[in-house]
Amino acid sequence: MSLLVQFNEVTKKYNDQTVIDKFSYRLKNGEVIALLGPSGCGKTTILNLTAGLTNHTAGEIQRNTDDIGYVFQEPRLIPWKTVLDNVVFAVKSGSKQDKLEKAHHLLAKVGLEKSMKCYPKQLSGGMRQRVSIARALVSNPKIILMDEPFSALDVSLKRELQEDVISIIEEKNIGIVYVTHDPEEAVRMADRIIMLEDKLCKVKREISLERVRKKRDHHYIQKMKCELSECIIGGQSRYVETV
Ligand SMILES: Nc1ncnc2c1ncn2[C@@H]1O[C@H](COP(=O)(O)OP(=O)(O)OP(=O)(O)O)[C@@H](O)[C@H]1O
Repeated sequence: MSLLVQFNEVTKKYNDQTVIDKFSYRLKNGEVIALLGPSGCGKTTILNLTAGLTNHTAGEIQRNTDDIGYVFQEPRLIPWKTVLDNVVFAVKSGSKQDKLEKAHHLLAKVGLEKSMKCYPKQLSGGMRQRVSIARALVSNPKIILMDEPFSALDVSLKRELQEDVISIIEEKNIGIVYVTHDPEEAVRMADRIIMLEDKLCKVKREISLERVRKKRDHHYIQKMKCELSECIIGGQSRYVETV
């Protein structure tokens, strides 16, 4: 597996306020990392630093690709373009026909084949989020950053889309950094979960999960989910490596 991103003791300040203090992590291709932590602890800031959307104040960020897709917390669609055109717009290369085919394929994958001609304002929050996911995936990025991508979806659609995203990840071998507040979602989606303290993005606990077992083993998922929930509630600080 090759290295996509590495943070070495990265610090981020907004004005004089430190929001991230000496945070380190690395992402390889084919790996899904979930960032789990309380509101305001700095998860989105880590994504923005990873994407290069904001500058760090100290430490070192090594980014081996600029080919990055981002699913923002609030979908940022172009209001005057249709759903289809919003996705086509993100395809970087190929003929017009190729671009259309790729966009159709992804929109069908996220269950929006009937809404391709709609404009963003005609969609529900969950539908807009699905367009955003299709748009991030369509350009075949090497890294995808997802900021609570399923928070606006109902439970069954959430589960369906999680499965779709997992199959796309496995097919394309991309690296994903994924922000969520939901322990079960973190367990289902991630190979590695980084749990953060409520301030400064200090790592509270890091867990590696067994991807193969997760596929079939419902008890394993529930066990890991309970462990995570306990850690969130108990506020214990310990490191467990389960692989
Ligand atoms: N552009 C900015 N200017 C000043 N402060 C900011 C800016 N962006 C974020 N912050 C501050 O940085 C801290 C971390 O914010 P961030 O959005 O990264 O947290 P988060 O963990 O993603 O929160 P949530 O789970 O609620 O989305 C917060 O205190 C926030 O107010």
